[in-house]
Amino acid sequence: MRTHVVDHPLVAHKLTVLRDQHTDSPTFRRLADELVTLLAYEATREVRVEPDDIVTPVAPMTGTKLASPKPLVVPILRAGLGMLDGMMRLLPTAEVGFLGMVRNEETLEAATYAERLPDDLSGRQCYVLDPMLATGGTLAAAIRFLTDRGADHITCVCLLAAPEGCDNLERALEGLEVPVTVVTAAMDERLNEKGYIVPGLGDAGDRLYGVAG
Ligand SMILES: O=P(O)(O)OC[C@H]1O[C@H](OP(=O)(O)OP(=O)(O)O)[C@H](O)[C@@H]1O
Ligand SMILES: O=c1cc[nH]c(=O)[nH]1
Ligand SMILES: [Mg+2]
Repeated sequence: MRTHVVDHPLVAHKLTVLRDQHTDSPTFRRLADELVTLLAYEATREVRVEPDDIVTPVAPMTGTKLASPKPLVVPILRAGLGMLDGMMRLLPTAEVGFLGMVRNEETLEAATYAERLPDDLSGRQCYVLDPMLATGGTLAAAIRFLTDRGADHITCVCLLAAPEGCDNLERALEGLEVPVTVVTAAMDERLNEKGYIVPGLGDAGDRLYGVAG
């Protein structure tokens, strides 16, 4: 597994405002959207392309276009939904699949409550959107879902990651042949006793959409 922390002053600035406890939901949603578009630029560095013969007003040339099959973008509900528009801005022709996952806040185990993905993902590049890589349990389960169906290239786009979660994820993926990259805006210090990222930003889903029951 490769981890890429995007080091850019605009990312750092927007992330700081996002983290602030006084930032309200509308501002949080807008900043998450803007941050994802910046991260998406880095995350799509290895998107598959093929040659494209075109004619400009001056001369013929061979350019570049996205290869088929198109990439699949997979937001992890709920909080990953707040990253979808920002990602699709850079990959407007991508397809979208959905995974609904929730972490049990007592055991910290991830459970899947919804799934709407193509049955066959053979040869597909997948971009998984989840703002928080905390213990790594949610992303590990999501990646297994996709690779079990044939996905052969996975990039996870996160706003924040914890070192413990990255280690856990790396262990969970041992033996997997498929390349996995995590692109994140920051690697935070640690997890607290409740499995929250420190300093983090709190519960991403609640800050985007309100407190879940
Ligand atoms: O790395 P982990 O320890 O598995 O935790 C990370 C997960 O926790 C949060 O989701 P949550 O379960 O709060 O669901 P929500 O998006 O509906 O709020 C977050 O959005 C991640 O999906
Ligand atoms: O810090 C955390 C950890 C898990 N899920 C969140 O939303 N925030
Ligand atoms: Mg939540």
